[in-house]
Amino acid sequence: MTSIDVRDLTKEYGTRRAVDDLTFTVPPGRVTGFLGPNGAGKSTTMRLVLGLDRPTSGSARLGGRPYASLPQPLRTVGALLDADAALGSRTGRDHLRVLAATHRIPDRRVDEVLEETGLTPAARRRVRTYSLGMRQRLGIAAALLGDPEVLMLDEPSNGLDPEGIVWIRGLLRRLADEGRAVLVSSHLMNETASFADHLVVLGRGRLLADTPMREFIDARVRPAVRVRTSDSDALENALARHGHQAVHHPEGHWTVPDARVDDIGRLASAEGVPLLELTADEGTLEQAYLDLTAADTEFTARPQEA
Ligand SMILES: Nc1ncnc2c1ncn2[C@@H]1O[C@H](COP(=O)(O)OP(=O)(O)OP(=O)(O)O)[C@@H](O)[C@H]1O
Repeated sequence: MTSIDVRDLTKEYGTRRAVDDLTFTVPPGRVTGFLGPNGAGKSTTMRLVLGLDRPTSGSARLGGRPYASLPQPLRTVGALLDADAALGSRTGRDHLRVLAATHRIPDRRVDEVLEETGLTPAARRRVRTYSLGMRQRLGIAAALLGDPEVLMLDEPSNGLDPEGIVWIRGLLRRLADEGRAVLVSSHLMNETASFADHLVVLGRGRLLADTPMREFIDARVRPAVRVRTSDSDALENALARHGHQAVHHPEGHWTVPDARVDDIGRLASAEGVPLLELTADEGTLEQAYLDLTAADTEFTARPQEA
């Protein structure tokens, strides 16, 4: 199976280093989320992998080969970089047929990917009449056309309706389960958390993290337990007796840092504290991501003056 291999990759535009000595691998069989603040270098990296730009130094390879030397590129890698890549005057179907013909892909794939992306009813309409979400689906259809072993999608959820977001989640999962290498950039943390197995995070062109998603969160966000009770004094006293410093929130609930649900549940039961809610507060990808990238965000908004 084919992976994406980025080695010591650097790209400079004039004096600006868009990608700075980047090394990572996107292996088959999992969805890798590609994260980073605006301008971190995600799109530039994808363009370098696709041979749309030349690296200043280093390499980006697909199954060991640079894109330019792939015998049948669309059969190796399918990419969505820009939802507006299709000519507005063509129908969605014709756009895909031209692409199939120029890459020696059988015509039947056109109907298959139209079906897969839910575009069959709109296939004979001109692309200029498509909504953003439909153009996005057409871009995904084009990426799938060659039945490629590697998928690289830049913000695929952009413009999709809720049903489309659920669909893309399932699609990404299936593509990885079929053994393909899938790299997906996104700014939507909840979305990424719902489909990614692994994360590659950039900041100002440099690699900030390359880790399984759960490890990424657990290393940065302390686990806590969220509790609600009808007897705050009893809860606070019981927790304090067992060495826990709980934090009370104005909404009425408490959080117990560095604690496990089982322990707090047993403790409350033993001490006779009535509980209305007891849940694990595991930390979100958004919390972990903001913690990591805080220092690396070029365009951070200044806090508002009171
Ligand atoms: N063709 C170009 N010429 C000059 N500078 C460029 C060019 N393409 C990208 N850059 C610069 O390279 C840096 C990385 O941009 P890139 O688009 O790769 O970031 P990104 O992580 O994809 O950002 P976003 O999340 O906003 O899409 C930015 O500073 C950008 O201005």
